[in-house]
Amino acid sequence: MDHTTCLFEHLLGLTLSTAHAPTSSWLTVLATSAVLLISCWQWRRRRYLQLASKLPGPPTYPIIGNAMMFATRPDEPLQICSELTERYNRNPFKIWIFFEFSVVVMKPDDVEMVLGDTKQFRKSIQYENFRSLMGGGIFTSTHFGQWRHSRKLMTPAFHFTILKGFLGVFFEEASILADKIERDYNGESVNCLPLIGLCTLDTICRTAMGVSVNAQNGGGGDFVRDLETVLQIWQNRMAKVWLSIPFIFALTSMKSVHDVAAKKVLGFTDKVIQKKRLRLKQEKSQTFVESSDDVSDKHCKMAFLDLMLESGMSDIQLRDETMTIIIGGQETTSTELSFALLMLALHPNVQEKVHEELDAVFGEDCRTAPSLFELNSLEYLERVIKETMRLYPALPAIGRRLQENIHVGQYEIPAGVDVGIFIYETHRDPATWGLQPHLFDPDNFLSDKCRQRHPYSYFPFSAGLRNCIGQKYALLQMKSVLSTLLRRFTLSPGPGHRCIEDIEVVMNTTLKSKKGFNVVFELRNNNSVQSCA
Ligand code: HEM
Repeated sequence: MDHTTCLFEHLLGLTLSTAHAPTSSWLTVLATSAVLLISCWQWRRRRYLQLASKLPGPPTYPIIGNAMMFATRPDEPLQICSELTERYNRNPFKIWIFFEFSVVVMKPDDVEMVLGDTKQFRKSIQYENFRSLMGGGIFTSTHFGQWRHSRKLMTPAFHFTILKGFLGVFFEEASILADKIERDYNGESVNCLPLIGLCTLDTICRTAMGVSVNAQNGGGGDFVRDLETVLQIWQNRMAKVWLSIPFIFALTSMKSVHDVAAKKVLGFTDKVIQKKRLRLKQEKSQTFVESSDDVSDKHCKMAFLDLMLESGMSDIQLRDETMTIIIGGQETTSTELSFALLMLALHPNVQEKVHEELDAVFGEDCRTAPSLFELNSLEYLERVIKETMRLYPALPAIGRRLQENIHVGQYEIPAGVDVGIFIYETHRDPATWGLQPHLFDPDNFLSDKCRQRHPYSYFPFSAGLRNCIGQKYALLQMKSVLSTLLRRFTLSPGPGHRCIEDIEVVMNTTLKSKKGFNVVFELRNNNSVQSCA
């Protein structure tokens, strides 16, 4: 008997037994009505249930489906899905949460059926959490026309000519990070994620809003703290599936903490937008006088917000898109940078090649900002970054709510179902990446090898219509930060990891290493900042 039928009969059984209770007749009426209602509902969903019954999936409990599996291991949704991937031999499988099922796919052909289909534009229910800060911005948007309009307005802001103007900011912030490591941690082990997180936060605030929150030097105050609070609560809601139900979340104390923090973060962004609008107006009427209250970053005159300000977007749209860029561009890059440093620390032969490449491009100079040409010439470093994103994609899974039925392999999945695209496992498929797909090998990204692969076998920035708008930005920033650090330091692994097999991953807003990112930084050839000035 399939699990759907089990669920159905359990529901009926439960209600019927109540109906048999020797109580007054209104109870019988109530029970009979409930049976009828459930029967009608199940009858109307019969096609949905029939298609579900054909898909493999773990055994379910009545009513709650597979929710217990996630509730008992709240820190391990990724591990659970990886175990199921292996159990079902990389074929699509279903997961029941209460009365709805989702399907997880990871084979390149199956991924293509979803991401390659422009009709499957809508994101899955989990993205609703993000609306408290991103509103209807392009990451969360569910309305095709609105999304296309905003994406069209925003795309020119991510052109290379604009990104080139950010190189100075990328380098300045990376240098602050390198100075701090040299001053406070030279020769010591440090968990580099928090340090890098502040660096990417400063960078994204400067390039998105043109405002320096100065988090690396202890600035940013409420904005940084409140943003952190909201992200932490989002993470909690994602890990504990029941908290993603608004009614249940509203019963917890987390809801009010979340709402207060989110309101303050949005208030900060609103203020920046108002000041920028005023400044623009004054500049146009030539009445602008610089004041101490001026929010603009002197070194980043053309932030994304400045570019979007004249696009005709309303203040709410501007706020949604600015927050979308900040959230989309901060955690993701800090996660990938931290994994890249850990990979380099664990693979001295790879690190040596990176050093050779940097020395060939920059010589002994470690104080000058790299040009776009120099960053583009760092081909080996780029392969290191790509390989890091293969093994540790910052967003290990993404989701779509199907707008039309699709076929994946021998299965039909009905419209309305959420499909999880399990990037993490696509990137570790032995059919694509060989018998030891968990090993770190930047040569996986030699151009000959890339050409031979399925186009949907590697997509850390997603693929298709709703791919990452910030991917060029991210690659440039990551190259800038890694080259700045590696021009100055040699890395070795800190406590917790002696080899790649020691790394255990966990979902915490983005993918993270369970034991942290402990790395020992040592100045190269005993160079001090003074000697390489
Ligand atoms: C290594 C860093 C990054 C990774 C791994 C990454 C990954 C992704 C992925 C997988 C998606 C698709 C999400 C989905 O389909 O649900 C996405 C979308 C997006 N990303 Fe990134 N991202 C990175 C950096 C950035 C940066 C730096 C920015 C902005 C400056 C950014 C802005 C966005 C936006 C706005 C979207 C939504 C696009 C749309 O739906 O039209 N990302 N990113």
